[in-house]
Amino acid sequence: MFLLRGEVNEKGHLVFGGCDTVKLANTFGTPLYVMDEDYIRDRCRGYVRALKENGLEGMVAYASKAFLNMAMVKIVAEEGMGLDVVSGGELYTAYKAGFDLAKVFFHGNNKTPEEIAFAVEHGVGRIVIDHFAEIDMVADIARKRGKNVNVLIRVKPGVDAHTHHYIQTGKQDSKFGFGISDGQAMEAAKRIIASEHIHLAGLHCHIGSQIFELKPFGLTAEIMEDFRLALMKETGELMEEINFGGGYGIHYTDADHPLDPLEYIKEIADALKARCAEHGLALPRFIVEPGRSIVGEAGITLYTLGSIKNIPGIRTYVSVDGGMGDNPRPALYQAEYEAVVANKAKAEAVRKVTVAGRCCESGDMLIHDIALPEIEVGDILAVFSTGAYNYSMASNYNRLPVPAVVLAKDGRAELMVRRQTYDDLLHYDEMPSWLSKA
Ligand SMILES: Cc1ncc(COP(=O)(O)O)c(C=O)c1O
Ligand SMILES: N[C@@H](CCCC[NH3+])C(=O)O
Repeated sequence: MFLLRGEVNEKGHLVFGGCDTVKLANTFGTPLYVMDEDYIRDRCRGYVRALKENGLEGMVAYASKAFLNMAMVKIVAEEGMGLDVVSGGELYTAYKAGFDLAKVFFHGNNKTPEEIAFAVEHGVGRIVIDHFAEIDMVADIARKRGKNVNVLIRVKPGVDAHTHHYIQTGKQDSKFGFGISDGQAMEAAKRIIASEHIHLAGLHCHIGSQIFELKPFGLTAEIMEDFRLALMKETGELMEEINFGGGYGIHYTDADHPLDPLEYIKEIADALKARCAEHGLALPRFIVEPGRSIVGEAGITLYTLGSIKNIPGIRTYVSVDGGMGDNPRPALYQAEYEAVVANKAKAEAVRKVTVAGRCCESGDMLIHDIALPEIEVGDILAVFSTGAYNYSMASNYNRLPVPAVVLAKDGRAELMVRRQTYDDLLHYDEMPSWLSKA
């Protein structure tokens, strides 16, 4: 039987983060995201250790787009890590949670002047410059405030990472960053170096997400170091740091074979060290930004099974009380998941069914053809590896409230995000005056 993470207790219930998941469903309701704190901390420590074991000076910055809320910021801070943010909203969450903003990397291919002003005002550690107009925008905002800002340039290394087309980001034809091959990265660097109030501290790249192969990472390290050398020769400036982004794959189904963080970091570090030695240059500060691989397998989603519809000779659809609203990944990327019936976690699988979401979309399918035991209305389905890009990508489509998120640790579970209510949905609605007349 497939059992990704967690154990089964004497009642035959799936246990996750030390908690009986059926009890969690009864206490907090479904759909419910459950995050395992120990797993998150373990992964954070794995990356921090990987840098240390490879003799690298630098930082692990958690990519907050994968999963963020105030409690998550607290965990990242306690683990001594930095934070990658990509919007004013993520930045504001970090700020309100009291995170040291000097450890924040602010990304985005179209940051607004307001977001940049907030970042400059509050001393964000690195703004990652993504396009030419942003250079003047940041310099101008910094000048007006009498501040100096450290920036990185986002570079497209031109590496083809074998992952879903929508989540490849390092190729020449990408909306993110400046190309090396077309000379734009060099041009951007020169403009930044010539600008006042902004200091070019280094380079950034990110080649995509859910990548299993080591080779693209090593190749990227070589390309980035070669560019660092070229930049030094052309401008006389030696970049102090390289941020290699994230992208390390995780286990969704048995078709996925993720590697240990140590292996990814070692691949990048070895390639970088060899190139630096060839160039006779000191190692730059080394930054990575894992997101999915820190929280992905730390999360499960619990659903209650409702409608069971058998179409004779074709298939059985089993509908859950959530779907693409809380997990848009199958609809967006044809992502695949594994699941168990949490209240029958020891039962033998008897037939294949298709798990459908409850949204008014034929494409709202969570899992195709999964083998489940005898099921009935009211059973609890636990879908694995939903910790990354599920809660953070949730929507209110069909006016479905976003589920609660609980944090589980040593058999205790408490809310880290409360469930939205119908009144929350109405909270932003306004009535134009001509409609509100009696
Ligand atoms: C700039 C940057 N850094 C880090 C990440 C995190 O990637 P992942 O969640 O695959 O580790 C992303 C997302 O793909 C990103 O765009
Ligand atoms: N949201 C995507 C990954 C995008 C990563 C951000 N650049 C996913 O769920 O796989």
